[in-house]
Amino acid sequence: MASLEVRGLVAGYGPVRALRDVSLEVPDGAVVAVLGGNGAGKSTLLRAISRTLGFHRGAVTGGSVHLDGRPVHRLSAARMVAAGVVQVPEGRQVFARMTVADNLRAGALGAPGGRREAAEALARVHVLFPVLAERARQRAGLLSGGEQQMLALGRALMARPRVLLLDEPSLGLAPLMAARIAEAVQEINEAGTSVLLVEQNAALALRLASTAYVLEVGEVALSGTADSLAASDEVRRRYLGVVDETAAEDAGRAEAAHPVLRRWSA
Ligand SMILES: Nc1ncnc2c1ncn2[C@@H]1O[C@H](COP(=O)(O)OP(=O)(O)OP(=O)(O)O)[C@@H](O)[C@H]1O
Repeated sequence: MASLEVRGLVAGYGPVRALRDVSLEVPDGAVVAVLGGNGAGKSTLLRAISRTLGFHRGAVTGGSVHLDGRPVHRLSAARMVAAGVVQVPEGRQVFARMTVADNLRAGALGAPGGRREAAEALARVHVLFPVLAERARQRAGLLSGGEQQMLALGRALMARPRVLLLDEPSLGLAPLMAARIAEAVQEINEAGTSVLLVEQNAALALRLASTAYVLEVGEVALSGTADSLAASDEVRRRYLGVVDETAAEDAGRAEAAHPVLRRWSA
């Protein structure tokens, strides 16, 4: 396991400033969640950490990232993987024309260790996701969305990460499949990998994480333990879809007193 420390990260795309001054910590062995709406900067944050922002025509212009106290913010993307920080990008992005087995093999490229370590990693991936062993010779593009997410996770695990960066692993999945993926993330963490999890599904993220940060327009607006954030009115209203009871009562009273209001919702 490893700890990751992000300090004062500033990043953007040309004139677009996507991260303003973001600091966060992933303690050794923790699952840390980053919540936020569309465009808040969540994917940019992971890309900035994994050093892949350049592939999206973006750049980090300030701040630092330390892995176990060692500065890693000047490494190349490939060296970041070798150092143990591996990202699963949003939208899975498996190699659709390649077989499941070849996708997994590709994940081991650039990882430390030799054949024996890769074989052990593959065995672990197959225990975690037996379907990837059953479908080893099938083209990845033929897998269901949930299975592709398993493959994307499995491919990242082939690099034997110490810190896993997950970008919206539940996106577009049916609730049962999202729950299965969440379970897998928990198992991966329990087996010794720290996790930084970006999610729009705040309920799922707060169940998995010990601490969480809320990003708003490129800045950390709130942070705390997952329990305290799950209990906060603002998070409940904005990210957990819980209706503010007082506001709902007020609306009900207003509707009764001014029936014309009802026409708007008719
Ligand atoms: N490749 C890009 N080129 C230019 N601007 C970009 C690019 N990617 C993201 N942005 C902009 O940077 C800001 C942050 O986007 P980012 O994708 O990091 O947000 P997000 O929180 O991950 O959102 P979502 O949940 O919608 O993926 C937004 O204003 C977005 O429009």
